[in-house]
Amino acid sequence: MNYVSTRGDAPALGFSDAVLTGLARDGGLYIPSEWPQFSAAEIRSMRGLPYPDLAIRLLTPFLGGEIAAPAFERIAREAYATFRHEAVCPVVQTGSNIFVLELFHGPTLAFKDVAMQMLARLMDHVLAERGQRATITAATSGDTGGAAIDAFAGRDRTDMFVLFPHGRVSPVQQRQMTTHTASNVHALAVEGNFDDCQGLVKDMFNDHAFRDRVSLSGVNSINWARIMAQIVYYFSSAISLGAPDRPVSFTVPTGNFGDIFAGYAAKRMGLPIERLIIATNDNDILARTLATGEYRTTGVVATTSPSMDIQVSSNFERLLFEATGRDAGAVRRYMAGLKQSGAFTIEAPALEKIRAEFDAGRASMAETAETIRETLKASSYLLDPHTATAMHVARQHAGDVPMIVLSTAHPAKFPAAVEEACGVTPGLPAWLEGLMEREERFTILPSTLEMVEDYIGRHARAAR
Ligand SMILES: Cc1ncc(COP(=O)(O)O)c(C=O)c1O
Ligand SMILES: N[C@@H](CCOP(=O)(O)O)C(=O)O
Repeated sequence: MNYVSTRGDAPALGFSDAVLTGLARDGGLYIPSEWPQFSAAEIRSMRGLPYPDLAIRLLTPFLGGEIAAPAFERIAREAYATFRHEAVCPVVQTGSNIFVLELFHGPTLAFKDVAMQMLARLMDHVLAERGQRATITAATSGDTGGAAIDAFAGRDRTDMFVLFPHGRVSPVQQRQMTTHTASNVHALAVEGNFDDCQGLVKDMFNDHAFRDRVSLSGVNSINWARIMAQIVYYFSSAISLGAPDRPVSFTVPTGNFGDIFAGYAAKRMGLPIERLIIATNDNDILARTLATGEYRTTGVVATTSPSMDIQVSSNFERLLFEATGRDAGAVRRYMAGLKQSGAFTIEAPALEKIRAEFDAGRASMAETAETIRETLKASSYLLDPHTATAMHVARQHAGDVPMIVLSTAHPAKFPAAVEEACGVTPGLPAWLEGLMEREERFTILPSTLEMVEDYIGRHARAAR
């Protein structure tokens, strides 16, 4: 198993190099050269497996033999032992044929923990085997940063630099990033929005001299291992509802397109998924793209689901690669258009392929609040605002096939928005008690590559 760049101008890599490399040197994203296949009989035989065992079974083909089986088994078991629910990612029914896949039982209460706890251990393992260090960056609209800091804090081989948009994350999200005491983590409040932070991370990767000097790596969903780990819960939830003998659909609250791309990958691997439904908030670039074929960025607007306040949706590039029949030239043209004019138009055959798998819908802030209120009243179930955007969209697509809504965050991460919607203030779980009183430690930086590289260059232990 090799990994190829969506832009076709970077060398194909094995699994360990792809994980350490993050963004390909040509600016593209790594994707497996082929999709591992699981037959219906094989999927049936996965029923009843504990979550770590399912992860081991599904993900081993992606490793290309590079991580020894006992090491990967240890990594998977340790990663999911950090979750506070025995099932790791349980499924709860909240309506007629509507189910919620709870992805928020990890240490930082967001779905990012599912992949990040595995990725940190994988990276540590590879770096230790090679006797290397790495400088890790992450851009965050709120959740990736906290999950990355929790997973990497105190790890000796890595320094972690998280770029978050100053004043645009929830107070709980901010404190999860700024109150850690480990000396290898750095929270950087960038004067800009999430797209600016993600742009800075990509610019650092594209500055090859800097990238090599600090041994740069990234743990956003540009990193293949993030997507890979997220594939598992599509299988676990679908199997729990009868797959492969009963197909299911998924609605996914979407920003950077990583989570739903993992669903697409699960389908390519043999999981019978009827529809994949993209749910957006007012930052609805993906819903507009599916409707018109034109991917056009507009300004980011702040919403009550801040983690989805994204316009440049990084992983859409992986889908374009797939939909064009893996035509790296076409992807390069689209991405050049995006860079030059903030827009590109998807050609008809590729658009048709995308529409054959995906639907999309949007929830305004008022619709999101109404969904929180109404779900609490009808089902005694409290949604966070991100999950509520997806629930709103899911209901418009509900039918005979079970609909699984991905619940990407615990409501306690967004208490103000939840309280305003329904009058209930969700409290933090016991292990996060006192979070809001802890001392904060972060550095405010302007949104310039020069200043961010200067800061990282001075603080990264891997810098040469
Ligand atoms: C709570 C929450 N929901 C949904 C999303 C969107 O996920 P993705 O960026 O993988 O599309 C994010 C951020 O990524 C998030 O933090
Ligand atoms: N919503 C994310 C944005 C970054 O997404 P990623 O999946 O590419 O890391 C966040 O909460 O930071």
